[in-house]
Amino acid sequence: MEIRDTTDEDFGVFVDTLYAAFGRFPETPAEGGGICAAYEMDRALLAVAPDGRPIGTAAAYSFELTLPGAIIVPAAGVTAVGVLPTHRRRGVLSAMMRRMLARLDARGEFLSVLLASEAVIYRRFGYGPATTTQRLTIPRHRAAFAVPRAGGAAADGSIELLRRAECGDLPAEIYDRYRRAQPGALSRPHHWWSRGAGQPPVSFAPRYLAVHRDASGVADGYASYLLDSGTLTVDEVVATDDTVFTALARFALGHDLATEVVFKHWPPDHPLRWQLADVRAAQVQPDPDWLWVRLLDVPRALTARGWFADGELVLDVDDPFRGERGRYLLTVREGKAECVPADRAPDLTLDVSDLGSLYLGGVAPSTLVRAGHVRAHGPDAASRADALFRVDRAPHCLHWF
Ligand SMILES: CC(=O)SCCNC(=O)CCNC(=O)[C@H](O)C(C)(C)COP(=O)(O)OP(=O)(O)OC[C@H]1O[C@@H](n2cnc3c(N)ncnc32)[C@H](O)[C@@H]1OP(=O)(O)O
Repeated sequence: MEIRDTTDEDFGVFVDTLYAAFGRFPETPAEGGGICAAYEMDRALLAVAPDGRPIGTAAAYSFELTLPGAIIVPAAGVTAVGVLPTHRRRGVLSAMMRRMLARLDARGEFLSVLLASEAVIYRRFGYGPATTTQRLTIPRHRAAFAVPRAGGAAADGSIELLRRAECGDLPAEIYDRYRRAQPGALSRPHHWWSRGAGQPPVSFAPRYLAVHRDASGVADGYASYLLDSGTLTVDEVVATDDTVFTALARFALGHDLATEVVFKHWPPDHPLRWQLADVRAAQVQPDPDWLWVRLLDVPRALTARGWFADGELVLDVDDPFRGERGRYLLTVREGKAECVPADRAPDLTLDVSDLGSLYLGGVAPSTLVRAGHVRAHGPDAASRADALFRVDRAPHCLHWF
């Protein structure tokens, strides 16, 4: 078997092989069907059998990821992974991942992300689940808002109703402002929107967009939705300001003819449950993993992130897939981290995939210690690690790829 880089000429065979791995046809109508239009064929791989037939695919997108502290860094989004059902469990994916990580190293990338089709595949390659999301279902007759006991501010402004097809660059611009402030969020490059590559509202699937404008008329949030058989499904609410977010949620929950409103992607730390008069009104369906993170260069990744408490920790990081092990002294002073090789006794011993889970602040180190995955040396090591890794805002990723 050979793993080779692809060019634009391979697009057809790449897509055919990938769809065969998923047991589908490119023609199958699917709301996310246009995703192929965003492939970067100079970053993709094909696995080829000795007889020349393609048997596996993998690709990477050039994203930006927002880190804690609203710091924006490049991140390679690994995607389009598939091996033909006739050639599975013979190491084809392992060989492609080895090549993919070497390609990312060669480009100087220090972070990779992905969304996993199955949760048991990617930890062995050093990825850890780093963000969660949730689906909320709220019967409209139970959606009354409580009177805010401390007053609470409401958004000034108005809501305009547009169709996806007539929005122009508006959703892309609003999304871009939002993702720059939201840890865990990915960029949506312009060609994703222009080619409809992704799920609604990025795709061209018919949708209404409730666009919020502030008092001076500047668009500062949207909710993308469709009402079908009494269910109003909201693909996403995007806003940088909490009051705008609430105004858009109220708009959806107040829609006549909807018996229930489904918010497909609700940030787990959002206060909506507290805003409703009936705290039991929302049925919550958690999605335990969304974005998976892999650190390719531990010191670069740890120094890139924003930090919110001073302290120091010695981390012993095992990267079995790459046969590497490193011990690092992480020192944070006034929000800036230094990370250098160390020979002191470690505070934590952990797998690089667990460091990926901790990186955006979506889980506390002590939780992984209690789970038996991270080893804390000394009685206060876990609580010192919790204090150091703590973030000001829970990570959340809306983007599907
Ligand atoms: C980011 C994305 O694109 S997510 C999309 C992933 N693709 C899919 O889900 C499409 C359908 N599935 C497939 O195409 C294949 O089963 C793949 C790509 C998931 C795995 O490809 P394979 O070539 O079979 O993987 P490979 O043989 O390298 O397996 C490596 C190890 O992972 C394990 N593994 C791989 N896939 C799975 C799985 N789905 N479930 C459980 N274990 C798995 C193997 O058992 C093996 O373990 P071992 O090292 O202990 O023996």
